[in-house]
Amino acid sequence: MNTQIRHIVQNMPKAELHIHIEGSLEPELIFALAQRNGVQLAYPSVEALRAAYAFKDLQSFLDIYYAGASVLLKEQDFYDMTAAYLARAKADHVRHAEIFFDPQTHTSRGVPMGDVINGIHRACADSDVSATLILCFLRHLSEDDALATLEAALPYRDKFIGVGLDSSEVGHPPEKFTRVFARARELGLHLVAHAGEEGPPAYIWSALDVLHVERIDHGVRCLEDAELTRRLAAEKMALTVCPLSNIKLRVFDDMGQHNLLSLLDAGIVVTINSDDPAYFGGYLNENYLATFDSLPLGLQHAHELAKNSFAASFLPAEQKQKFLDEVDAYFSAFDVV
Ligand code: HPA
Ligand SMILES: [Zn+2]
Repeated sequence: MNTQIRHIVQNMPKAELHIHIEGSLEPELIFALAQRNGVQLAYPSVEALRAAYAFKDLQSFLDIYYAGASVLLKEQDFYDMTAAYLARAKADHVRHAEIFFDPQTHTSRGVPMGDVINGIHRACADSDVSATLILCFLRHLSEDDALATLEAALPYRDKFIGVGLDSSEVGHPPEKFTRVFARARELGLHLVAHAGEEGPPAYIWSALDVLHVERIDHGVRCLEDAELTRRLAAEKMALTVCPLSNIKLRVFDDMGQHNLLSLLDAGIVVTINSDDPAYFGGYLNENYLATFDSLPLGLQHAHELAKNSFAASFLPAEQKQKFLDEVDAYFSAFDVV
């Protein structure tokens, strides 16, 4: 990639739509919080913990990710984690972030729901990056657990804008969560779900037709199904693609094999995101740069990806348009339409 494109991609205004806040917990902060809270970790040092970040699939990552999250106990811990992410995102010219959080990971350890949501939300309110929250259900747990979690979060309904579905995908299809997504829909919440990361295209179909989601998280396996691919493009159903995550979790062998350009060529609204940046080797700009380094992407693609990131957001129309105009103004200096 030439240095001009590199500079343009780094500095362009962008949104991040797929970031698990617990996946932004850096080893240094994990150790600091462990010490502050008197939590014993299974690793003797930051280096030993980081050395364990060699994953063979989604589950091998999730095991370490949940262990890392065990140091989060107090409202201030959630604040500190979120503030650190937003400061890092700002450096990557992120203007807006829609942040996932996994309350069941914390409430199951006895952390009050209010401490989780208030801590994360207070950091968002204090940041000059626009940020909203999406509550994710852990799909390896039961639907009843998800329903109870949603009810427990209702006193804080004004502090999150949607619900999502994450954790171990294969064996836990979207339709397992039909009732809880119907309830969230009644409550006027936005709906998203991880589908087609490790799971088959059938999971993307059921996320659309049974859960009625408005975006698909990952979704990269859609290309195995031509009818599904055409549908996603026709409906402008955005995919929140996470390139470095896909390489670290071996969804693709290397970045040169990633299907992101094929997805764009198929007319799909693709966005680039970091997923779990502390675990996968890079925040948002590193995801863009790794992708642009390995695939034949140019300025037009950079412009399209920046626009997609805001277009696919759940921002109110006026705010969305303001950011889209900012993207166009930025690119107008480079002769790209
Ligand atoms: O990429 C992911 N997939 C599923 N669950 C997750 N939880 C954090 N990151 C992920
Ligand atoms: Zn994810």
